[in-house]
Amino acid sequence: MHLSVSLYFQCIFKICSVSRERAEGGRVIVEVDDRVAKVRNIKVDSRLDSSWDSREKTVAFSFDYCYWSVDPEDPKYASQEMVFQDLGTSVLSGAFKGYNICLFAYGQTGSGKTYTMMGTPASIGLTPRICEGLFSRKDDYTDQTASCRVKVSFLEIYNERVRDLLKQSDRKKPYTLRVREHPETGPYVQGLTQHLVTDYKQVVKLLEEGIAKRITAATHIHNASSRSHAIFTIHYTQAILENNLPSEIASKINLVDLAGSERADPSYCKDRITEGANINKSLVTLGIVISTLAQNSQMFSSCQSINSITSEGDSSHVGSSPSGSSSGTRRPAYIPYRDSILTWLLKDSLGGNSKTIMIATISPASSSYNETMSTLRYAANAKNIINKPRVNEDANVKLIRELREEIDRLKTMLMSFELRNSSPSWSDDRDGNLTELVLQNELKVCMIYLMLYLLFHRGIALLQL
Ligand SMILES: Nc1ncnc2c1ncn2[C@@H]1O[C@H](COP(=O)(O)OP(=O)(O)OP(=O)(O)O)[C@@H](O)[C@H]1O
Repeated sequence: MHLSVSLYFQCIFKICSVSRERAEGGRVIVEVDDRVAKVRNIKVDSRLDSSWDSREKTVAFSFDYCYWSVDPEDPKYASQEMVFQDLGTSVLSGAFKGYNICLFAYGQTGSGKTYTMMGTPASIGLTPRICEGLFSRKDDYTDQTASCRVKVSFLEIYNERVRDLLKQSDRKKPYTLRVREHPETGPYVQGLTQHLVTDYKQVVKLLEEGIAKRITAATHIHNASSRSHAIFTIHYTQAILENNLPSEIASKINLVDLAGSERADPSYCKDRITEGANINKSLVTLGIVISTLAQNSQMFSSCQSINSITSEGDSSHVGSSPSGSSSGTRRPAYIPYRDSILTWLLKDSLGGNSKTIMIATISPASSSYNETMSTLRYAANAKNIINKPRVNEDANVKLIRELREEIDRLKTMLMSFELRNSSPSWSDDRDGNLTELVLQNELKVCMIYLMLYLLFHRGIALLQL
């Protein structure tokens, strides 16, 4: 089975607790073979001679990682530590380099999303482990750090409204936070509190506070089911010295525990049905956003390969894009981020400046066959997304680099004029102009250096507050 790994959008597959199905005598229909998950198609009866039935008996899906996390006695068992070693450390190294990161868990209700993202007191999950890693930073990630600042926020989206999980809410008006969009930095929640933390214990306290406030309710499948999507955000800023130049790099880490996907059940009370409808609405929108992004990414990569072929001189391939239309006439499809609060807030994480990891959780029991197949198709779609993360570097440092490049360019031009010197009167004029430009740029660089030096020392003082 060919393993396809998408750029900066990793898909992870995790099979979690099976206790309920075991109690009901359910059959296990999923198995993991390295990075491939195989699901037995229960619609094809394996006992009969089904040569007349063309459907596959097993359906295989490949992922970046597959974990079997059902029974701790099993030799294949993937512990929380193992999952952290694979995923958590890559989140940390990305954050230390200044990338935005998003890690989100998607799956059927009761399939282990909260267990994976938050964990239990006896077996802590990815979110607290990642926070611990930020504070016990090892030198092997990078050795240029001067100082860093960590701020966290924690929100939930319940019935399409945003609530701050780290703020005492007014009981009469608890869901009043609005989502807005900044033209450069993207969507944000107006009025969401950010908490400066200086050690791991402070993060754990805030995490516990937020988790306790999150809305849960009993469903048929899970008696403490999360009824909201929770987003824990870490703003990690580092003041660094890059080539003796003071700079700042900032990373935003979104750790998302989604509410469980579940089929509507008319026997639930009105509140539960409304919740379910809103959960499904945002998960359906997420699915549409993911598949549109995947389509656009595929179109982009096929256009790129066409361009590279044509630039190599093989014009016979022009216009041979998958749909048969010319690459020049195809436009990326519209992505309906704003159709749900969840997709709007995760806009950059899903299709922009972010390294994103989706963890798809399932139960391996036959009773969950439909939900399992739907989760796997969802994740298989997400695998085709190509994001474009970039290091969030300081704008002043970028400006200095550009000015330096400009100075080098002008100096080279100056030298070539001096060498040629064919028409003295004309070249003297140009020479004078170029020398003036070089001097002006050098002066600008000196001033920015001075400004940065002052800012940096003020910044360090602020970071240490
Ligand atoms: N790998 C695992 N090992 C041990 N216990 C697990 C594992 N996965 C899940 N559980 C347990 O199963 C129960 C359901 O898991 P969890 O709350 O994580 O599900 P969920 O997907 O977040 O559900 P929902 O969407 O309804 O909130 C919890 O009691 C959890 O501790």
